Amino acid sequence: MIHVVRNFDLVIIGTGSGNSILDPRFAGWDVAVVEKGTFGGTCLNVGCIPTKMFVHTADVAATPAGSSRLGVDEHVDRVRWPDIRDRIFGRIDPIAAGGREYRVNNADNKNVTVYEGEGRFTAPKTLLVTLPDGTQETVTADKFVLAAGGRPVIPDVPGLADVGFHTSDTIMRLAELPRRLTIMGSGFIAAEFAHVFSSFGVEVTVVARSGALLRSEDDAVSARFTELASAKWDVRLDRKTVRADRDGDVIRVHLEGPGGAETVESDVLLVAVGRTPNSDLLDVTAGGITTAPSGHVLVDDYQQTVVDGVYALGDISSPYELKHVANHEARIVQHNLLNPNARRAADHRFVPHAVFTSPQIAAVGLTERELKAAGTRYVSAVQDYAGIAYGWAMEDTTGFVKLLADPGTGLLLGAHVIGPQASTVIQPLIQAMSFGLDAHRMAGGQYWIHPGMPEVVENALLNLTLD
Ligand SMILES: Cc1cc2nc3c(=O)[nH]c(=O)nc-3n(C[C@H](O)[C@H](O)[C@H](O)COP(=O)(O)OP(=O)(O)OC[C@H]3O[C@@H](n4cnc5c(N)ncnc54)[C@H](O)[C@@H]3O)c2cc1C
Ligand SMILES: NC(=O)c1ccc[n+]([C@@H]2O[C@H](COP(=O)([O-])OP(=O)(O)OC[C@H]3O[C@@H](n4cnc5c(N)ncnc54)[C@H](O)[C@@H]3O)[C@@H](O)[C@H]2O)c1
Repeated sequence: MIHVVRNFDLVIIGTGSGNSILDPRFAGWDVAVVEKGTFGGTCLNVGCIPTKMFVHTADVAATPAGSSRLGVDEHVDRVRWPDIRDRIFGRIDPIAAGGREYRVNNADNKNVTVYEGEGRFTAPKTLLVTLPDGTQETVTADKFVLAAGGRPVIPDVPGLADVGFHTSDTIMRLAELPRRLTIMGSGFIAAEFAHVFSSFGVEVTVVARSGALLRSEDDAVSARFTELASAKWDVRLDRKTVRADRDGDVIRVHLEGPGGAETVESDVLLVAVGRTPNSDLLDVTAGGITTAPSGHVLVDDYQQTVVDGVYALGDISSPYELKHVANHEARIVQHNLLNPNARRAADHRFVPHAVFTSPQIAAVGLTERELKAAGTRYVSAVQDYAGIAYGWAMEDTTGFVKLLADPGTGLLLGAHVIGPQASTVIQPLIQAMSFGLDAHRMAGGQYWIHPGMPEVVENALLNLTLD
């Protein structure tokens, strides 16, 4: 059989943020897009978007549990899991299918060839694509974009492979709601799915390797979240998972912890212990591309790898593993492909994140732990939601905003929020950091709507004692 080799101007691997690069300015380019999975990638199909649609639904389901302290007694009659699931994927799946249809068949994309298969480098700028029917073609190009993302890490626990566990890729499509769910892991995904499933009435056990949940947050936030989570879920800290097995419908996870050996039984097991970049499966080394020990493809300020003309973006190269970072990097790569003589650098100065659990968490900049380790001079201030009028309205007793600032300039070094709508409340602080607005000018130089939730930010800024 003849092995087809075809040369393009540009090859893009991955249709998450990579798919957003092509626009009418590339009409004169001969482009190949290679995608082995569902069009749209992680965020659309199995990440940000469906999880947040579940989280909002969970917030609604959890509301009655907190409303009686306001004098309103209400209860949840029923959680219709199939309807919840089908509403969400009934909306998402057609978007993914539409994205594919547009690239494959729309006249706008007559210069684009879509390879629905798995790519693997065999030499620099040479990609072998294996199609679902087993046939293989080689594509070459002067310019490549690696946007192949990452995948869940599966820890090496004896028996795990045989018990039938889920990852974030599969758990949202469960046929029915389990009675009991064990989550291995204590990061973003564990925190978000624990909230989703517990709000739907599932008994949730969280197994954490370390002594706190969301350990990479500022210590004050991680400690508060761990305390609140432990009151709602069965949280097992400092536990090593030594073995997993199945007894009929029951999955048993065997742990070792401070109290010795113990076993957790449940109907469904979710493994959420981090993600790893797909650089290995893409065999980027054969393409002459270098990686960090974490597996992330190494890029320069312009998102270019060590191979001239080969760019990378998003989870395959970014340790942030966040969609807004992947999108920013895609815009940078797009610009640099179109303007090779006036390239732009990516801006990773103030990358925020939010964890859509309950309560919500959001942060930007450095933690107090990082400032101490770096020996940076700083001041800090905390404002509880309980101390502002909207906090009284919500009867919130646990949320706060913590700010870290340079006492000399008043510039913010870090902002950490745990509480209602943290992902929204933090945005003016991200803006201040990005545009170099100091704390006192920010607090005093504008009106703050009274009695709005952002007053918690205004007061935190005013609480900072600057030189
Ligand atoms: C459960 C979950 C929730 C999340 N929630 C949020 C959130 O709320 N906010 C946020 O900012 N981020 C969130 N993220 C992270 C976010 O989804 C990612 O950072 C983002 O999707 C990365 O985009 P990407 O384009 O780099 O990769 P992806 O979107 O993963 O795209 C990579 C594509 O490449 C394809 N591919 C891989 N290897 C090959 C190959 N060899 N050949 C051909 N194709 C290949 C894959 O099939 C995939 O379609 C979440 C992630 C998860 C898992
Ligand atoms: N809201 C968001 O932006 C959002 C939501 C979900 C996921 N994400 C992205 O996806 C990435 C992956 O999420 P994640 O939650 O899988 O990873 P994570 O890196 O956030 O957390 C993984 C946690 O699992 C723990 N762990 C590792 N091995 C373990 C083991 N054997 N047993 C128990 N615990 C173990 C780690 O100590 C760590 O705390 C995140 O880092 C984030 O960038 C973002």
